[in-house]
Amino acid sequence: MALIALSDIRFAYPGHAPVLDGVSLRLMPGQRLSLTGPNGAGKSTLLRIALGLQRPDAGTVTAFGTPRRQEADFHEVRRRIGLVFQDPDDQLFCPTVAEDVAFGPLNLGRSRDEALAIVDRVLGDLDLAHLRDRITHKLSGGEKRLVTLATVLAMEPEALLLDEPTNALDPKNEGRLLEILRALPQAILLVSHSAAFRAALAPDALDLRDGRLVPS
Ligand SMILES: Nc1ncnc2c1ncn2[C@@H]1O[C@H](COP(=O)(O)OP(=O)(O)OP(=O)(O)O)[C@@H](O)[C@H]1O
Repeated sequence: MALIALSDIRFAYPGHAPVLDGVSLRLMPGQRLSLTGPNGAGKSTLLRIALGLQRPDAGTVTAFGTPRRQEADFHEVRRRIGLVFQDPDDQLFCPTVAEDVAFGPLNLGRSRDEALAIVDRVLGDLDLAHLRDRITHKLSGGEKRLVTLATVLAMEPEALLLDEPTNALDPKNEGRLLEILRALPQAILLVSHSAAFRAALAPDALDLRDGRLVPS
């Protein structure tokens, strides 16, 4: 069963030509899939629609076998599928790194102690323990990107949607991120302009062109 399936999705921002004009896509457990396409092609829009952060004009989003239409339908989807946004500032909103990483688990009903144990484990796994008590908005761009991934992994999602995860990372951290992501069991849908990163993490790719997906 697909973790997430988009079927004949159509979407236009009001007053603009369609961004998505009949897009269908399935992400299976354990699958690694890249999404390519020029700037403005609609890749981020597609990820947001998959998690119900925007509603399509037509077409169906099905997650874990159930069609999702209303906001309430997507709560479970966003709990089970993690999206790393293109801009970390859309995702980090707590005063400190530890609070940002604990936010998801606390929201899922974990106790304070359980959430703090998850914070330490996830930050340790990502080699970010030194950032634990830092003020989030004072982190560098690359540090923010890695902390954003930590906030998503803390939710123990079944799939990851990654929107330009290497943005702002130096070559060493890009290599480390690649190692970390390759070792994860989760399905990954990767949006990246880096051909090398795509080839190493998710060589199967679909190209978004003129509102449609074609094998690349
Ligand atoms: N809120 C909005 N209102 C109007 N147009 C928007 C809005 N958000 C995005 N767009 C436009 O929709 C198109 C698709 O944007 P989107 O961010 O999905 O593209 P993308 O493929 O992710 O691009 P990039 O590779 O540059 O990140 C672009 O032309 C963008 O300017």
